[in-house]
Amino acid sequence: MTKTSNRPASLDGLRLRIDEIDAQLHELLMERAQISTGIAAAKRAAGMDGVLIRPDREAELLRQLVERHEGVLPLITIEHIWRTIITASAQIQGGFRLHLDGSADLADMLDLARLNYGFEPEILAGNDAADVVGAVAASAGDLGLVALEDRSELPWWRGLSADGAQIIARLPFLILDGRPGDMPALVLSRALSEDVQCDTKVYDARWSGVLPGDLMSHGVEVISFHRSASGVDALLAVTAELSEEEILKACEEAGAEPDVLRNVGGYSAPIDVEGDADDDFEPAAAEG
Ligand SMILES: O=C(O)C(=O)C[C@]1(C(=O)O)C=C[C@@H](O)C=C1
Repeated sequence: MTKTSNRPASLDGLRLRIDEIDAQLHELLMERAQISTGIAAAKRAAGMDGVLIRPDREAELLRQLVERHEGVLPLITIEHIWRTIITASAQIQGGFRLHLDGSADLADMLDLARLNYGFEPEILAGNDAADVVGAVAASAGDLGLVALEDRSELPWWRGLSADGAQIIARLPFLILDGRPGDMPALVLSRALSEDVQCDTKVYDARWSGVLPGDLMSHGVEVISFHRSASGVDALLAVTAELSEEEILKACEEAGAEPDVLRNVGGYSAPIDVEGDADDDFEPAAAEG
């Protein structure tokens, strides 16, 4: 080792290197945006219209980033930068507006919206989740953000349908301790223009009686539920590999017998980056 090699790099030298890197990043971002116009043209040539986003592709891009990531830059920064880049690409392809669930905490909702979709999309506030479902269903290609509460005051998901609004993503996508923008939420849109490969399907399920405590151990996650005099409305998340028949069987084994089981969308399962997420949902405790 020479004497000079221990000296810290000069400030001027480091700033020159940052200038070079910024120029490369800028060039590449402009090139990426240009490619988005080609993607839009290819989609239109293939007859695709309406909702042009591909949540499964977005999930795959983020998964690759998580796998490659190392060093001092916080992963949340990478997630935010790429979500903003992807949204910019979607805006170039035709764009969308964001309808927010006004019944949720506004600051949390805005954090989630801006972290995942940047500042480009126009934001519109609905009164509640049902309003968001209606606004998305009536739009050409807008997205809706609905807060996901264990116990919901309204079974808003009854309004989801194959020809209206459906669930296309679950947020936050990266599960990280102490992350900002961590309010659990679902993303809604009209039917996507391409078949997406989601690993998790979501169902509107209804039955009379109570909510059994151990659906999770039968492979059925209750992501939200509503109790009424006539029984339980539940929003269930299940691996896409299970058929409806198998889901009904799993529910039955846990002590629930749905008389309604309707697919209302799906999503790519969030990535538990630190691998210690507590996903043991305990509805019995939540029933109070
Ligand atoms: O791959 C696509 O279909 C794109 O539109 C590109 C892109 C991206 O910027 O990477 C943008 C929006 C989609 O939701 C997914 C990915």
